[in-house]
Amino acid sequence: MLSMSYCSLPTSSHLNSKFHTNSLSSFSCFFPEHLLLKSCNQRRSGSESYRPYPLKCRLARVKEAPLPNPDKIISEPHKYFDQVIITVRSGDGGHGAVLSMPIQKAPSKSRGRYDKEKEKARKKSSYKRDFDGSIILPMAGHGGDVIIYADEDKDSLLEFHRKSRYNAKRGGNVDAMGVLTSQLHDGFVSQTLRIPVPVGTVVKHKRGKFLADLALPGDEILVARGGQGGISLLEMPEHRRKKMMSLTTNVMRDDSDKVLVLGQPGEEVSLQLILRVVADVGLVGLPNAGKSTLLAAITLAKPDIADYPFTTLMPNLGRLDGDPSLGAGKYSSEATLADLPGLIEGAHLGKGLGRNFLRHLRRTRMLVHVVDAAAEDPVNDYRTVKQELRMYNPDYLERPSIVVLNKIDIPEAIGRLPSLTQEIWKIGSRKNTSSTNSGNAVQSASDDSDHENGLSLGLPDKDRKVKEIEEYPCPLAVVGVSVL
Ligand SMILES: Nc1nc2c(ncn2[C@@H]2O[C@H](COP(=O)(O)OP(=O)(O)OP(=O)(O)O)[C@@H](O)[C@H]2O)c(=O)[nH]1
Repeated sequence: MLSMSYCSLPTSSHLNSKFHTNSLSSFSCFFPEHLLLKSCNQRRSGSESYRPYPLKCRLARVKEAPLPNPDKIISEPHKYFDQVIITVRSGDGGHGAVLSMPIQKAPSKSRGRYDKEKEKARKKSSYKRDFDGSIILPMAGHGGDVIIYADEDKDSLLEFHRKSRYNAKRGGNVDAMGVLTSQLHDGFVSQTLRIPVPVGTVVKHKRGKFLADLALPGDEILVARGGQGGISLLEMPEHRRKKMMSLTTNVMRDDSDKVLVLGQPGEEVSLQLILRVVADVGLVGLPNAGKSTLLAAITLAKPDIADYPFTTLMPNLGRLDGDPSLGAGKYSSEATLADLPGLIEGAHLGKGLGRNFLRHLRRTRMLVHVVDAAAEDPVNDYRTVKQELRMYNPDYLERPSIVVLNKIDIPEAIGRLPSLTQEIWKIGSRKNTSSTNSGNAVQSASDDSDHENGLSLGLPDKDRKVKEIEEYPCPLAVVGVSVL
């Protein structure tokens, strides 16, 4: 590609710095004279005439962007909706107050003794008192705690990418003008900040310490405790202090006691939220295989469906209510299905959208492989997905599975359905097919990181790959369907 620059009469050094390679040519251009004068900063009077001006420009080869290497594993530039770091801060405690006793007015001479004593008794009793008669001084409010809880209405962590900082409010101060009155109230206790997250969210400290797995609706964890509010103290002249201390313990002895009046600061923590969907069944397959369409057809879920790969960027969940007419034991009446974003070869290494979503299979008890029966090589597609699962976590292949050969309404697919079924049926061992690991599904899947490195080292050749996959249980069923 060739490019030329001539707008601001740059010097040759400027041009050299702008372009990447050696010069090829120079040009003569025509400019109105006043433009030349301006550009050369020479002011001359005279009529506006045109004359040729030799303008040295360089044509240069602009560096072209390197061609993408299809074999290179691309790092994941996405902001995943299922993993996020947030910072939360609980509220500081409010401040108490240093109070002094009200100045006693001199008794008016006109009042009788009875009135004075009555007034004194009223004042004395109007302060809040403890059971032992000591005066209770107002407390400042506690700062707001921060709690993270699992909410069924939430289905992604997307909003935390938009807002990643959450602060609870500070506790209220004791609202006082410095004098003890009967009207004083405690500072308000700040409300707990409750942050809803999808069911299935794992909460960890940013540095890695596991805090909670919010696997059930309503599960919650206190992640930051609000600061304690300060207390109030009575300030007394030294000669009256002793007498007053018999009435209340909250008498300020010296200046260092003022620290007690100040509220405690709240805590600030950085947390990692990781969403692992809670689903009984995971729909897996290559992009565009029809997973979302299948989910939409059998449940009330409304996933995005489009004729291009990676329409699904976030696992979609659907609830299968079952068919009670089939009788107990034949068909579980309740199951949650998760449609995972399409896997591609290299997904376990981070290619496509893969690895981050593979973790969503951790909690599933069964896998449904959705295979596009009209694709060029559906059997190979099925193997590719199995291989990716094996590389990420071989336990996934131990789980019971069903293969759905989709799109059999397409003529090429319906013709080869019997042979495809046979071929897929052959992949996998018949031993222990029914002895499902479903109960171990959650426990057996060790930490994601266990499978990110070691297992993927030294990619096996194709033969070995096939052999290894065949050692795992074969599918419980292979069915041909047309979701449309
Ligand atoms: N002819 C036919 N087309 C289908 C069938 N099922 C799905 N499709 C089409 O296949 C395309 C891809 O379907 P999706 O459900 O988005 O595929 P997906 O596997 O969820 O794709 P990703 O989101 O990339 O993982 C859509 O255009 C669907 O209309 C089917 O049974 N027959």
